[in-house]
This record gives sequence, C-alpha cells and structure tokens, in this order.
Amino acid sequence: MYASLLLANVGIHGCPREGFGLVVPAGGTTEMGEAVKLENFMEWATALGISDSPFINVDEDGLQGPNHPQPSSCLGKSLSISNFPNAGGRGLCAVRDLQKGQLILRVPKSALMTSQTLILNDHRLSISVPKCSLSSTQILTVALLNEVAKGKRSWWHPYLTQFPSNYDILSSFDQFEIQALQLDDATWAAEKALEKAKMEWKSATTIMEELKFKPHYMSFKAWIWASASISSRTMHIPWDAAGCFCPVGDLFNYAAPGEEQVLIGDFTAADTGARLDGEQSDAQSLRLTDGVFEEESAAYCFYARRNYRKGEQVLLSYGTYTNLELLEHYGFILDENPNDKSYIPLPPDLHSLCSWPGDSLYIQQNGKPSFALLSAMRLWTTPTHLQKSVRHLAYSGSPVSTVNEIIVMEWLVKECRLVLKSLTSIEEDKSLLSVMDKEFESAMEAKSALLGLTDETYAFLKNNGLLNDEIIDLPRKAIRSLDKWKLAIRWRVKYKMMLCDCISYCTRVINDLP
Ligand SMILES: C[S@@+](CC[C@H](N)C(=O)[O-])C[C@H]1O[C@@H](n2cnc3c(N)ncnc32)[C@H](O)[C@@H]1O
Repeated sequence: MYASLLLANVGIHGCPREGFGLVVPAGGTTEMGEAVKLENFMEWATALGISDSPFINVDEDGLQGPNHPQPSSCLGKSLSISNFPNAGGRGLCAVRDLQKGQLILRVPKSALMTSQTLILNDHRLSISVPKCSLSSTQILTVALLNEVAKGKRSWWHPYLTQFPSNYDILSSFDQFEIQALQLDDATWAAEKALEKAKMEWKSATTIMEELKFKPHYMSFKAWIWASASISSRTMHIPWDAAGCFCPVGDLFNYAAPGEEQVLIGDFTAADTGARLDGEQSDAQSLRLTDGVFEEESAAYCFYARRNYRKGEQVLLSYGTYTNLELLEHYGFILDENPNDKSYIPLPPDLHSLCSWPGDSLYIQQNGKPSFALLSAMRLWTTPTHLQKSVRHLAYSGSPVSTVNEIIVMEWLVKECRLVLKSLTSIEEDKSLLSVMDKEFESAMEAKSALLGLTDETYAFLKNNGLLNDEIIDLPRKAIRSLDKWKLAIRWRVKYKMMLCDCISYCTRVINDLP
C-alpha cells in the first residue's frame, strides 16, 4: 500500500532529472522512470536498515529483536516523500502528528556515504588518495565523481540516481548571473566562490588523470556538480570535515532556526522514541541542528524540532544563514529569513572607533540597524572630545542624546537612499520577475518577452545566443541561466527591501523622538 502512496507522491514531484546527466538513468528521464528509480532507492534504503520508526529495533507490534522481519519500507511510520513546490520541492512530510524531540529517522552508519567508505571499496582510489595532498572536501569530490562514473555498477547507484542533475549555488553562476546580484559584496562573494572552485578543481586534475577519468567527469562542470552536491547535501560527522552523504536524511528541506531551537530539549519522558537521559538532551539543546550522528547507536538520528501535524512538511535546520550564504552553499533563498542581513558602506574610520567586528555592523531583516551598528554609529557621530564620556551609553545600546540620535538616523537614511539610487528599483525588479515567471516555451517566446525591456534583459538574450532568430527551442543552458538570474533578482529585491525598511525605521525613530 505504501508503495502506491509513494508513487502517487512521485507523480506529484515528477520532475525528470535531466541536464548534466552524470547519473546513469535507470529508466529514462520520464516521470515513470523517475518513479522506478525512487522505488529502487526506497528498497535499497530499507534493506540497509534506514528507518523512520520511532522505536529503535522495534516493529509496529512493539516486538523487539533480530527475528523480526524487515519492514516493507523505510518510510511510512513517521514520514513520506512529498512535493512542496514553494518550500524546497521534494521533501519529507509527516504521516502522523509528530511531537517535538521525537526520533523520526535513523540512518545506520553503514548507509552513510563518506570518503572513507568510497575509498575502502575502490582499489585504485585507495592507492591514489594517500599520495595526493588534497583537502577532505576535494577528496570527497573526487571519490564522488569516481563513483558516479561507475554508473549502474556502483553499489550506491540507487542512491546516486536521487541526486539533482544541476545546482544553483553561487560557484555555478556565470558572469552575467553574478552581475545580476548588483551589490558589490554579493558579486565579490560569487566571484570568490567561483575562483575557489576553479583552484580546487585544477589542483585535483593530477589525481583525476591518474584515476583515468573520462573527459566528462574531469570537466569543471562535473566538478561544480560534485562540489555542489557536497555543499548542499552532506551532514556533519566528527571523523571527516567533508561530512557524509546521508541517504533519505538528505531529503529534509530547510527551515531557519527559530525559537524552537532555544526551547529544544524540554521534551518529556512521555515522548516515545525521544532521547531521554540528561546528557543527551543537553547535547541536543546545545547544537543548532536537529540531525546528529550518535556514536552510541552508530547512526545518524533525526529528531522533530517542533510539533508537526499530519501532512505538514518536516524541516531541518542546516544552521543559521543569511540569504547570500544560503545561495552560496545551498542554491536557494528564503522569502522570510529571520537571519538575513544587509550591509551598507560605512565610514572607513568607524572601525577604528569601536571593537565591534565588521560583520556585526548590518541592517537586520526587519530593517532595524543591528545593535553593534547603532552603537558604533552613535559613537562615530559624537564629537571626538566627547566620545569618551558617552562610550558607556553607546556600548549599552542607549541613545547618546536626542540630537545625536537624529544625526545617526539621518545618516543611515541618506546612506540607504544612496545605495538604492545606484541600483535598479524594486518595482523594476518585481516586474521583471513577473515576466520571467511565465514559462517560455521557445526561444522566440523568451525573446519577444524580454527584448527591449532593459539593458539587463538584452544582456541575457545576448549571453545565451537568443538574439539569433535561427534558434527555435530554448537551449537547456538558457533555461538554467533563467533560474539563476531569477534567484539573483529575488536576492537583490530582498536586499533592497531591507534598506527601504531601514529608511522607514529610522524615519519613525526621528518622528517619535521627544
Ligand atoms: C538536502 S537537500 C533537501 C532535499 C531536496 N529538496 C531534494 O529534493 O533532494 C537541500 C536542497 O533542497 C533545496 N531546499 C531545501 N530547503 C529549501 C527551502 N526552504 N526552499 C527552497 N529550496 C530548498 C535546495 O535546493 C537545497 O540545496
């Protein structure tokens, strides 16, 4: 019965994973082919002992012990795979009400794909890797590509078919997509990510040649695919800084850590399946994520971070990230991200006045300047000979004086306006996004919708060769570029909105002053 439910869900999910095509397709790239691949993966995961049962080693009858037959599916007791179009696409859904702190998924150590497990099962890799001086992430990248190249011969094949074919992380952005971010900080981050990926790829070419990789797997495109898989899908393990791939566990989509992270650990002994001893709940309250490798049970264990109702998507916190960081490491942004920040240019001598680190001087997601930014600005706008006497006020987060507060707020308003003036407007960006939201069926459609709108839309058409009338179908590269361009525009809109909210906040503060 569960298999049909799963296949129904696959039907909803149904996005053929074509594109880079690193993973050898098991049944074509049709929806049915995808469903078969998913079914194979579920069977494979079940055989490995991956389980969403809240009872460790206990079946649904509450019986325990090695004599009990394997469950028919690794999912179905707490979770099922489902599609959440506006919250990460494929993800995991609660099949019953789940209580905060409850164990919801367990992935045995033997099912984790790590550099170690890949190397141990590959003679050539085990000879080549110890001779090279690569970082742990580079080693996992090489080992992953080496495994993928084996196609169906790989023991991990059912799992590898579930990897996305393409990623939208910053290092996969081309120059056009990078420029679409508009803000210097963001374009710098993207260029740095691309440069780092290129350096890591180049320094790994010797080992890839030694391993006789085919050109396809040696390419920079392949490297980006593998390193993006690592960046967006691995989980922390204590014995390898590159982390591990965690089958099924890597289907959890992300929610930013919120208040439940502070409260976590206050679940009661009545919560079946939750870790109950004091030491464990302490460990749980200390960490920021709700999945952890547990040495004592030799498994990656996932716990509900809050109560979930049946049918809700169950989410995982991968950590605390701004939208730019999410884009860099995971290739998406959140519309509502409580941890988002925007930086504006600050007076160069501000930093020498205070001990706040540069990255603490920002505008918060709700438009309020950060504590450190306000404190530093209050000091900076105070005449030098008075700074010593007001330092204690500024450092405690209090306004220094009414006049000073007005100067600070006006300065912030002016600076935000100046930044906004140098960029395209939010309205322009939003209307461009609405044009792009219409799915283009052909190159001609894309051209007629985008040509003549702005310099940027012209640059996109040119960059993708779409100015040429002979191109009929929208090339795959152009579709991929559209996705990344959209992400860049959505990111810059969020940034600009924070600045607009800051202007409103500062204006309100000025108006409310006695
Ligand atoms: C560990 S995977 C999660 C499962 C993934 N949806 C899948 O189908 O394999 C992480 C990736 O899922 C997507 N993702 C996760 N959470 C998301 C969210 N809240 N919004 C948009 N995309 C999300 C991003 O592409 C991210 O790189």
